[in-house]
Amino acid sequence: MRKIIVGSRRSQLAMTQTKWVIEQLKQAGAQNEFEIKEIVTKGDQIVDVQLSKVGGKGLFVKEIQQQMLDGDIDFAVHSMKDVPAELPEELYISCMPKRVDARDVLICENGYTFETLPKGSIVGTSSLRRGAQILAARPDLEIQWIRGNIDTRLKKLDSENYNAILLAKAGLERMGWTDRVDFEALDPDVMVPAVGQGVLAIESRKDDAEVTAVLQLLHDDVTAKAATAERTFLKAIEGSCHVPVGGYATVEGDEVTLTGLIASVDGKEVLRVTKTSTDGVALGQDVAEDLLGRGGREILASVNE
Ligand SMILES: NCc1[nH]cc(CCC(=O)O)c1CC(=O)O
Repeated sequence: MRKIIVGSRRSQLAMTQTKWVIEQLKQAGAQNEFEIKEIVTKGDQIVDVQLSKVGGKGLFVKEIQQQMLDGDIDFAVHSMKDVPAELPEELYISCMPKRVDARDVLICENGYTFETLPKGSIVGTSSLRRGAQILAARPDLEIQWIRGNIDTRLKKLDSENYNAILLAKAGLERMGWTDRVDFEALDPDVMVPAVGQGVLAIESRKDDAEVTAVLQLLHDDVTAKAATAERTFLKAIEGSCHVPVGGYATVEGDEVTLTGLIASVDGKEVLRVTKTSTDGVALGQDVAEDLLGRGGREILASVNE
């Protein structure tokens, strides 16, 4: 039985996710031996700069993809949110396990909530999407950039002058920290999640039939349907992390409902569209075109200047 080499970033979240996937594969009946190979990516080495200014999402993924192309690793577990729209020709997302909660959470000091946070409170986030939507709902708050992994951000809430921070619930859940902090999950109507948030994307080589078969044990079609609609939307608006963009799809029966959002960085302009279709790809394109036609193109152009 072949030993499968799994590439993982060294961050606590990445390692936890990778170990979780291996455990789930074993429980689902995979007989293979698995070995984790740690990879330090450029994105992990940069800690003090706003991520969107230094190359964005691709930073976490490129070196891992190269090792996969070279045959040094067989698959890798990514947060779907960090996976760029285009993958190398030889690779694909062969497995998406069942999605966890896609919502963003607000963690406030002193028992405050999103409603009761005093005027002028400082909210830490490194996401333009989160910042814009917070300002749209609460223009009296102040956004300050915060970087570092989840643990670092939680510590900064205590040690620095942030009054609240925003995180993905999925990250907290996967780390097993939902009991450690008081958080408030924000309704997707108030805070449209990032495309792919809460979804794990397992990437592998297209020509590796054995690994593909093993990974199928963990694949969830409903998750894939939602993620496909969201990612089609993102690709169609050519969204990057330089612009506040959100996309969130839910699936009921064979119908997918997708909400897309484009906003200005200051939250003064927020465009949001929700549509339903049985064809997730057509839906992603439709929502994107609709938003672009209704002023989204102008917002993107002004943000990209
Ligand atoms: N931006 C970093 C990142 N990438 C994936 C997650 C965890 C959530 C997920 O899997 O979608 C996080 C942390 C966060 O945004 O709070």
